[in-house]
Amino acid sequence: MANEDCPSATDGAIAIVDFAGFIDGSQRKAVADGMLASFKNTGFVYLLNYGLSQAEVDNMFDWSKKFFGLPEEAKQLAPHPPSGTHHRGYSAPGREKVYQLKDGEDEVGALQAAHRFTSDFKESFESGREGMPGMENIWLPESMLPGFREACLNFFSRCHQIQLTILRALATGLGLTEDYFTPYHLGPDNQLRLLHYPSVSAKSLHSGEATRISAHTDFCTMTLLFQDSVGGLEVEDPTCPGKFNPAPPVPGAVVVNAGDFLMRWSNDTIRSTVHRVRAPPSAAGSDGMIPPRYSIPYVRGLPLHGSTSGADISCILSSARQISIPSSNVFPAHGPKDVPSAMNLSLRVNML
Ligand SMILES: O=C(O)CCC(=O)C(=O)O
Ligand SMILES: [Fe+2]
Repeated sequence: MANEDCPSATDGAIAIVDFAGFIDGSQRKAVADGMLASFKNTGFVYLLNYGLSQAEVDNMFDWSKKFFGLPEEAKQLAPHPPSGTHHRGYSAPGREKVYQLKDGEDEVGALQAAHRFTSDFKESFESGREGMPGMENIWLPESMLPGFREACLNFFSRCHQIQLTILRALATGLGLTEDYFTPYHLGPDNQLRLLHYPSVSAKSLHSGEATRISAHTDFCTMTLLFQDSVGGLEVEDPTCPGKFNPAPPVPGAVVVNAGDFLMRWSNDTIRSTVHRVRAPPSAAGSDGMIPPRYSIPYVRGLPLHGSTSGADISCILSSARQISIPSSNVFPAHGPKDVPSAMNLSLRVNML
């Protein structure tokens, strides 16, 4: 649908790609091309038949609901550390604030600006692979929610395998050897986030007094995003900055969005698109309340250390702008001037 400010604006529809043909080998190239085209157009794709059954996804949502349904003092037995770099454990509502750095803004300015923003009205629990130095998991005592830890670890490892398959499809679409991305993604720098956005009044979401998650890009290779049926995810229109289109839940599909690393890697041909969570269209009940939303992002980054560290990220697509970034500049708030624009940084600030 065009609008007056952006005559070229689209309805932002995100392609739905049946991934079965890649997994069973019957249509590898066609599926890979379809997925890549969607990453280039919108930065997002819905994948059907991607390798997890609905029962497995529903089971993880059930565990998430059980966890967030515990009393606050119980959840606080697995507290997210104050450090902004140890992304594990439980963060209470209002604790985390997602803020997107503006062009040219340094981290100090961004932190000051972020503190003036409304905190995200959500609670989260983050976990990853066991035994990662500096990123140890923070679990509840097992007796408080028996089976929760095992469920998180199983789901995490299923997502890890699925994401490696998606990266193979991506390499196929880009005309690279199928395992091009694999060695960069065997490391442990990835994260399973359970998110719960409590019920909130439609009025406070519309007025900006409360926000679910504010506009940001993901600082990673890609995210698998499982969402429940409530809705509210919005993606910025590729042709009309500032215009957001709904990315409603599609039964049976996982949402996959490209992150900043993939945008950088592909020399900006794949988009790392700004997205946010607001009130879903016409979801308020007669009491004016928006129902709670649960979502599960599995965030796939790069190992920050080791032989295939982030220092190796250089554009893989031929272009006059092709460069390598020295390791000290891999994760700057904003890179040197000739670095493609993908190195946006979204801050996840933990408020104390
Ligand atoms: O809850 C959602 O659907 C969005 C979560 C998200 O964008 C994120 O955690 O980066
Ligand atoms: Fe995100």
